[in-house]
Amino acid sequence: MIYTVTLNPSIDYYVYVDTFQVGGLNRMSHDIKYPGGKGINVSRVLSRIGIETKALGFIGGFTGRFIQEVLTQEGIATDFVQVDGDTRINIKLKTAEETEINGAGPNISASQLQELFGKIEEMDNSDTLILAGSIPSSLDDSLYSTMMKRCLDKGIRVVVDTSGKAMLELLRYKPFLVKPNQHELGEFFGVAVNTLEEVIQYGRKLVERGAQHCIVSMAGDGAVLITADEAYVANVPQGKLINSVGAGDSLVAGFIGTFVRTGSVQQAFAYGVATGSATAFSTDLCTQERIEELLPQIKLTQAGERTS
Ligand SMILES: Nc1ncnc2c1ncn2[C@@H]1O[C@H](COP(=O)(O)OP(=O)(O)OP(=O)(O)O)[C@@H](O)[C@H]1O
Ligand SMILES: O=P(O)(O)OC[C@@]1(O)O[C@H](CO)[C@@H](O)[C@@H]1O
Repeated sequence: MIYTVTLNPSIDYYVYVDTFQVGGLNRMSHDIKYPGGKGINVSRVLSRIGIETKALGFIGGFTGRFIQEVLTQEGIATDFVQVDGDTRINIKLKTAEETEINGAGPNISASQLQELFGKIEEMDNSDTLILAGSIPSSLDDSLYSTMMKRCLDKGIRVVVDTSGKAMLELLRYKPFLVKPNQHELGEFFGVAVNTLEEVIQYGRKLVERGAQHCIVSMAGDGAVLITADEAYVANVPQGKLINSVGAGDSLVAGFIGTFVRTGSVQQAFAYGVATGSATAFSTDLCTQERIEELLPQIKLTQAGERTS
């Protein structure tokens, strides 16, 4: 089973305003609400490509009920821990540019956290656990480390997608996959990563520190896969960018879902990139049909041999 953990889910509230004026009264042309949070997005895409998944994490209040309701309608298994406050609402403001305002999220108590740990205790080495998204401020920054240590001991395959310097600390627990975008990769090391050579150079550092696979996503410029022995660069297909929110999560879902199905890292990478782009070219997350339409356009190129 592929489990996702979303510590701080959200309703993603898409607000479309034709001409946005700061300080003025703006009227929406239309609005849409989707269940959000990185792990939940991964589960929604896994389910769309026919891979069994269960979404874990914390939800609460009327917003939490909305998320539960949509996931149930979509046939996605869930086992959320209920919290007292309302799950956050993240605003995705669509004007000429895309602006995001993410909420802080409700408090999580020690006993609610223990309840989540109890669910991880029931997993075994046939399972994959995807830890994706920010850690809410009421929880310790080292929470993913604690979870990953337990997973390493139990032989659970872990994928981790989070930002911030704490990420480097997680690598010692040998995650199966890490997926920073180009900007986040630079942030880990306090540098700007601009060129493909720099992406490969810094991506390799994540692998040297313990990641088994590292995918660096570069939005419309494609993605790079780095393993201990190889590096591959993928292009992106032709299409019109509609919504980049969740594109990275879709890449993760496409990669891990295909790896579990085929055992091929290269096939998984190509499918992952097609999945990310299929979401970037859609209003909501992608469909399997759209992914498979785009897949033939993805070409992998092996990057140069290691020089050091
Ligand atoms: N403009 C685009 N055109 C084509 N494909 C895109 C575009 N933007 C994103 N993608 C696809 O989605 C993948 C992930 O995108 P990106 O690098 O923006 O991830 P991210 O920053 O983690 O996204 P998010 O946090 O919004 O989910 C890319 O590797 C690519 O396959
Ligand atoms: O605040 P976090 O946890 O870093 O990110 C949350 C979020 O922006 O990420 C997803 C897209 O990747 C959205 O569904 C959601 O609103």
